[in-house]
Amino acid sequence: MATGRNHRPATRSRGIPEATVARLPLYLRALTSLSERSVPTVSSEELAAAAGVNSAKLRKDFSYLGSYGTRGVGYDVEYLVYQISRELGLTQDWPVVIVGMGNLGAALANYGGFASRGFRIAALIDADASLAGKLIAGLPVRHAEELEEIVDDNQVSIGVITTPAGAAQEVCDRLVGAGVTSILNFAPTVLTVPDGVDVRKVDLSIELQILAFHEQRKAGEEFDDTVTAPPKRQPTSTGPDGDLPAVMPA
Ligand SMILES: NC(=O)c1ccc[n+]([C@@H]2O[C@H](COP(=O)([O-])OP(=O)(O)OC[C@H]3O[C@@H](n4cnc5c(N)ncnc54)[C@H](O)[C@@H]3O)[C@@H](O)[C@H]2O)c1
Repeated sequence: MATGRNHRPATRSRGIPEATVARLPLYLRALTSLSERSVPTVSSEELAAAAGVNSAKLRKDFSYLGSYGTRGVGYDVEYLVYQISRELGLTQDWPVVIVGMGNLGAALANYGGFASRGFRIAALIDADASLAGKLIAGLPVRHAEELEEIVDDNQVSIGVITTPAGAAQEVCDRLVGAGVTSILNFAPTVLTVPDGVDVRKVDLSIELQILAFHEQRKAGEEFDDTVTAPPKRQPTSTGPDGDLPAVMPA
């Protein structure tokens, strides 16, 4: 199987909007589940419901892929799985390194879902010499001194950072210097990278804060239902959009 190093997915060159790219994994997950149940075709409405997306948006997204389905029949599940996988670059092997083998790094290494989606964990790396050689998910932890050599030997283009925030930029610089062009950052810090390097940040606490915001609004709506007068706006607690707080609590 070809490795993904030095390969750019077709999505950019063909101008598929980022929002559509972000929904492709949702469609793929729903389609994979249908495929596992040997469902041959699916309507846009069924697939949209399974992916948690509006069906008009789904049809528009698929039109970027050149996939229009057949009226009265729907979309061919296997073909769409192939088409979306190809678009996302998942028909290739993507060697990945995880740097920082503490609680989170070990949990990610033990997650079986990466390999089945084409992400092969090439190495687990940590700066703590006492961890060197320890087996995690069947792989020996390698010392951080070897980072550049590991990236080069394995043609790694994707690096996952699960170090403390204070070490993340230095780890990022070394990964990029060694040839990594995509970083998935779990450390709570903003990374600076040169042009041509993509960074995605995962922060569960931000997701929780957004949920807390919606919970707060739901509670507010319940309260408003109990009063007869129309709810008054509170200009001091709202932002420029009127109904959103100006500042999210940190
Ligand atoms: N994004 C999220 O939702 C989320 C959730 C949990 C934790 N985190 C973050 O993930 C990171 C890891 O959390 P954890 O609980 O696994 O921490 P941890 O302390 O258990 O593990 C961190 C590991 O990084 C290693 N390390 C430190 N400096 C290094 C370097 N320069 N090179 C290589 N390895 C190095 C340490 O030796 C340690 O093994 C933290 O930054 C934490 O804030 C993020």
